[in-house]
This record gives sequence, structure tokens and C-alpha cells, in this order.
Amino acid sequence: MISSTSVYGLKMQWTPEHAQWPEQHFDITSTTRSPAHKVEAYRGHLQRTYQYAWANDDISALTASNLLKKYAEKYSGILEGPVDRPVLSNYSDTPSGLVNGRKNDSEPWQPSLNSEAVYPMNCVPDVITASKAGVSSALPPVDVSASIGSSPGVASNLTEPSYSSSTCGSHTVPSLHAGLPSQEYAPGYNGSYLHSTYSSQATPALPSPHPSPLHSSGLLQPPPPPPPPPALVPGYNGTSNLSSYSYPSASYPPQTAVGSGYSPGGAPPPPSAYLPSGIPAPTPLPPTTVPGYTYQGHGLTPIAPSALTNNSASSLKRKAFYMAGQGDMDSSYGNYSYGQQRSTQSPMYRMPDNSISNSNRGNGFDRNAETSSLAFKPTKQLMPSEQQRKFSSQSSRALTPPSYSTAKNSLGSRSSESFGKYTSPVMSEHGDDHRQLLAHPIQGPGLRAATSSNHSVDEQLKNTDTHLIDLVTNEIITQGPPVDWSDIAGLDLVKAVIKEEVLWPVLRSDAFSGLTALPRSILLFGPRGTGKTLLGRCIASQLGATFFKIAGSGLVAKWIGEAEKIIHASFLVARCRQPSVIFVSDIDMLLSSQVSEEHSPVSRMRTEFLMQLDTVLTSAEDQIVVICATSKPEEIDESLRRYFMKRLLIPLPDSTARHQIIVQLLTQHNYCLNDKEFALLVQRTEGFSGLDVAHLCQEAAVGPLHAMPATDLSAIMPSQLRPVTYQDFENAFCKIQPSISQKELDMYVEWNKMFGCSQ
Ligand SMILES: Nc1ncnc2c1ncn2[C@@H]1O[C@H](COP(=O)(O)OP(=O)(O)OP(=O)(O)O)[C@@H](O)[C@H]1O
Repeated sequence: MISSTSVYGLKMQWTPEHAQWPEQHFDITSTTRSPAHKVEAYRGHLQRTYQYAWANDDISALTASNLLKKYAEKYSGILEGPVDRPVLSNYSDTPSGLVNGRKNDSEPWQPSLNSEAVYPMNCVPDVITASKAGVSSALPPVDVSASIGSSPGVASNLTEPSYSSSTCGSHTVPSLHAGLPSQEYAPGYNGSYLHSTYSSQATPALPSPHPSPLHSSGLLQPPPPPPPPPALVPGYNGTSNLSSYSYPSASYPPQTAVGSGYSPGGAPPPPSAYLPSGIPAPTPLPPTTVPGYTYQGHGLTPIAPSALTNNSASSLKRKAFYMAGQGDMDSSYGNYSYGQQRSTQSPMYRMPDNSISNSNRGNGFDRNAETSSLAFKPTKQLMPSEQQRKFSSQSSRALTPPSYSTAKNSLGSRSSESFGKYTSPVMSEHGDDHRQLLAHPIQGPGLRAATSSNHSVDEQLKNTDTHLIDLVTNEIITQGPPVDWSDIAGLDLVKAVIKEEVLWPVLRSDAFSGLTALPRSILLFGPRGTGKTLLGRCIASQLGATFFKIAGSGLVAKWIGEAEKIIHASFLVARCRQPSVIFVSDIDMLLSSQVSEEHSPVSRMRTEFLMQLDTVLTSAEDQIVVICATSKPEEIDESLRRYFMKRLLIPLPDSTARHQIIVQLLTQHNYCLNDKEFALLVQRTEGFSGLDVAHLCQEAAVGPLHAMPATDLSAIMPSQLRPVTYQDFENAFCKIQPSISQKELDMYVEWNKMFGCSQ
């Protein structure tokens, strides 16, 4: 319903077209609206919206008239005021900008809803009074609107709506008075509930910053507060987020256990930038204090523990698990706390301990797993001086394997301590001749040293029959020129295995000490005369060991009554002459499964041998290697094969080895053979053992002698003999035949497949 009334003689009729009045009267020449103009247009839009609602309500003409009169008086007073102030404007710009409503977009746009831009309302009553007194003429809406330009709603609503309806008035009034500060508020009030930081825009949806005059006069009931807009504050999600904070109430007990900076004395928390003015910042929950986890910040006081949430409790449980259960593994986290020195107990920071026992030194392997853990201990740093001296001094007497020549000086040597450790002082004290024979010819000064560990051996040696010692010294210990690897033709695979698995564990017992199954006993099996004994001598030479050669056949045939004692004495002396290599040929004579009589000499001999062998195998300190050889491995009791950790087949020499053997043997003589004849010799010696080839060469070498008249043999010089020719070998072949049958060879191959350790 459109109502009309007459106010001061003016016939006014309100129509919706009035809402478009600002646009009709503004001097809009530019198509690009200034910010001010945009705001005014938006305000006009809102005004029209609410005015339609108001216009549809029935109000009395008297009410409309009174309201219009009242507003006319107000605004006429303002217009006639002495100072042209942007009271009603949302702009804090110059008046010129207010008048034309233009503002360049490039110019800074200042919000009006701040304390500086709002004109104090204490001047309004004055101007109203002055208006009542001197100005009675009603101003046309045009003039009023022009003066207040930015408030079309006011200009077009000089006739106050009825406000009888609370439904529409509740929204209309705030919009009408958005820029009208009330004198009921303090001058400093900026008209906003929000902090000045966030009140950058005025929006109709905002709750009324202050009650309208109609509210103050009781004409209107205070409208229910509208819900706050969700996006009033950029980056701040309304009040919903605020609810998640623990706003301390007035009675909130002061935090006494928070660190500095959080007002431990109960002072109010500093205001937060994201909170309205006057509202203290939410008191942060005190950080949880983990038992055992000393969180000590720099300059912060300890934080009292608080109840743990499920998540934090689970996290602490995991941390406690790692701290307790896996402390050994990664205790660097669990045991480490701020302000605490890194513990040396942690393997991560554990420094090499030079005070570890000698048994753990030098080999790079730490037997004490509990203490070593994951720490890497450089071998060089932990190599004790005594170990270095031990192996550096071994070069004086040990022959290093040729292929390991680079290690010869550093590793292929033995110290005097190692020899002296097991050298019996009895030999030097008593001065017995037979005991002096026990001394190794190249053993050196180590014989004069003695340690407490060999006292038991010395006592046993004292109690041993001197006859046995003499026997061992004269018959068992074999002295001779050292044998080099190059002296053994062929057998490359066997030699490599022996070097790797027999020699080095003895030469570097420290490095191989962690292994429990060191091959201290090996079995060489194969045809006779293939170099088994030669290998034994070579091993002893490379180790610088005393070589004990015990012939099983001789024990049984020659010393059957004393075989048991001879074996005992041999091992006893071997312990005194370490390192020692005990070579037992024809071991099948001792370990044959055919021995059935329990208390026979052979049985007792075997028992003694196995007992001594077991002692060697279980002793970590003895440097004794037992090498047994047999050409009848199939006769060894199968229950005793386990005593030999390595069972190596020593086959017949191949063509290359035979050629090498022939050359080696002929170099001692004057011979005349071309390559073709050498090739024929190699070919014709197929199936010969090394010993057979040696016999062939010996037979061929005596050919020149056989050609000499018997009368000249007594006076002829070796240089006068003719050279050995191929014809001599032809003659030798008539006498020397292969000693190994094909059947035997097949047996070795089969046995090697079943029990051998090499192919
Ligand atoms: N591989 C070889 N290289 C050089 N010479 C060898 C080789 N094999 C055997 N001989 C010669 O044969 C001889 C006998 O060798 P050796 O005694 O080592 O054989 P064996 O296998 O021990 O014999 P048996 O089983 O009868 O004891 C050696 O002195 C050597 O001259």
C-alpha cells in the first residue's frame, strides 16, 4: 500500500521509485563506478528492498507525518550546520568526493566505520535545536539527498516507516542508521562489535552496531540478534572456531606451571590478534610432560604434566616401547634428552673403547655382542701391538703362499711369543741331547721363552719316556728343505683350497677365531705317489711348522707294541713345537673298519689317535694341523670320516703337471729333448702318478750310464755323460708302467663324489 501525507505543506507520496532517486540525481558520467558509487548503489539496492517491505505495511498517516517531520528537522539542521562533515557518509574523504560520489579506484578507500571517521554525535542535538529555532522551511528531498548523498535510504525515507511491524523494521532500521552514531555510546565507540582489525567493511548483514533512536525511545523492540555472517573476518571462521578455544573465564585458575611467556603469575593473557579487543587470548593447554622425557626448553620453566589424550598416550606408549625395548638398538632417541650429553652407552655414539680385552682386538670381530652391538670398530685402531708384532715377526721363518705374496711380509710370519709359548723349558734346563733334538732347526729364539700355559705340557714331557722322545725326534719329525707351492705340479684346485681353508686360519687365527669349525684336520686321499706327502711338507713349510710324519703302515708293522705311546708322544712333542703339522700316511691302517678286536694294539692305537685328534680339534689355542693321507679311503670306518673336515682328492697329474714334473726332474741332468719329444713324453705318461713319472725320469736318466762300458764308470765324470735323449725314455717305458689301474681311479672318483670336498 502506498501512503501519502502532507508535511509542512508538501504533498509527499511514497513510491518505490523513490528508491531510485540517488541514481537519478547523481552525476554519473563515467561508466566505471568508483568504490564510493558502488557502495551507494548497493545501499540503494538494500534500501529499496526494505522499503518495499515497509511500503507494503499499513501505517497511519499521522505516524508517517510525525516521522517525516522529525527527520526533516534533523537533516535540515545538519545541512545548516557550520561544518560540513562527513557524518553520514561512509567515506572519510573530502567533501567533494562525497558530493559527486566519485572516487578513483586507485585512491585508497578508507572505511568509515572507525573511530576517526565517525563524527561525534554530541553535535547533532545542537544542530537540531538550531534547526528548530531558525530553519523551518522544509527542504526538498533533492537537497537533503544531495547533502547526505551517500545515504539514499535516509534521504528517501524522510518519512519514517511505521515500525509497527517488527518483521521489517528490525532490518530496516540498522540499515538506515548504519552511519549514525548514537550519543548513547561513548565517543570512542567505533560502532562495531568486532575488533577494528576486522571491521573493514560495513555490510547490511552485520548486527546493528548500536540501537537506533527508535529503540532508545521504546518505539521498537530490539530485534533478535541476527546470526553472525560466517565470512566477516578474512581467515577467521566466525565464532564457530572460537568455540573450540578454551576461553578462560573470570574464574579460570591461573596457570602456575606454564613456562615463561604465558603469565605464570596469573596475569591475563595478552590479547590475540584474531580475537576481539578486550577478549583475552585463550590460555593454551599446558604441554604434556612425558615421564622420563625431560623436555627442557631454553629458558622455559618445566611444564606440569597433564592428562593425556588417547593419541598422545599411544604415542608415549610407542616411545616408551622404543626407549625400553629397543634401547639397545636405537637408544639414541630414547635415552637422549635435551640438554643432556650424548651418552656413550648408546651404540650410536659409542666411541671405540681401547680398553677392551685382547681377545676382542685386532680381528674386527667383536665376540662380545652385548657390548659391541652395532658399533663398528676399525680393525686398525684395535689391532694390539702384540698381535702386530706376532704376525710381523713370522716372516722370518714362514713361507707365504706365492699367490699371497703381498701378505708375506705382514702376515706370513710368526712371532717369537707364539713359539715360546709352547716351548718346554725342560729342554734347555736339562740339556739332554735327545730333548735338544726337539728344537726346530729354524725355530729361533722362541724356544727359550716359556709361559705358564705350557706348564702342563712340560710336566707331561718330563714324565714321558725318553726313548719315545728320541723315537719321535729321530723318526717322526722330518727335517728337510722347505717345499714351495711351485714344487708341486698341478693340483691347483687342491692347493687353493688348502691355502684358503688351512693355511690362513692358522696364520690369522685371530681373524678366523669366530669360526668354530676350522679345518684343523684334512684327509688327502688318492692314488699312491700323487704328491700327498709332498703337500704335507709344503703346508708345514708355509706355516713354518714342525713336520711330523707318522706312517700308519710303519706303526702297525714296526712299532705295533709302542704305536699307542708313539702317537701320544708325537702329539705331545707337537704341542711343544707349535706350530706343528702331523702328517699320518696310510691312515686307513689306523681307522680301518676291519679292526674288530676291542683291546688289540691297533684298536688302542686308533683310540689314542682319535683322542689326540679330538684334543687338537677342540683346542682353540693349539696351532696343530693334522693331515692324514690314504690311498684306500673306502677302508676308513665311515663313523670316523667326520674327524676330517676337509677330504681332498689328490688325483693323477694331468698333462701339464706331468710336463712340469718331467722338466723339474730333468733339470738336474743333461738332456736333449725337443718340444715334440716332450709332448710325446707327456702323452705317453697318461695315467702315470707323479711318482711313476719320477720313476720314468730316473730310469731314462740312467740311460747314458748304461751306455757306458762298465770299465769306464768308475772314472767318468758326470759332465762327460751324454745327455738324456728320447730314446732313453723309450727304454724306460719298457720298464716303468702306470701303477694305478683304471678300476682304482674309478673308485677314487666315486668316493670323492660321495665324501670328497673337491671335484
Ligand atoms: N704333483 C707332484 N709334483 C711333483 N712331484 C710329484 C707330484 N706328485 C708326486 N710327485 C713325485 O712323487 C714323489 C712321491 O710323492 P708323494 O710321496 O708325495 O706321494 P704320495 O701321494 O704321498 O704317495 P703315498 O701315497 O705312497 O704316500 C715325490 O717325491 C715327487 O717326486
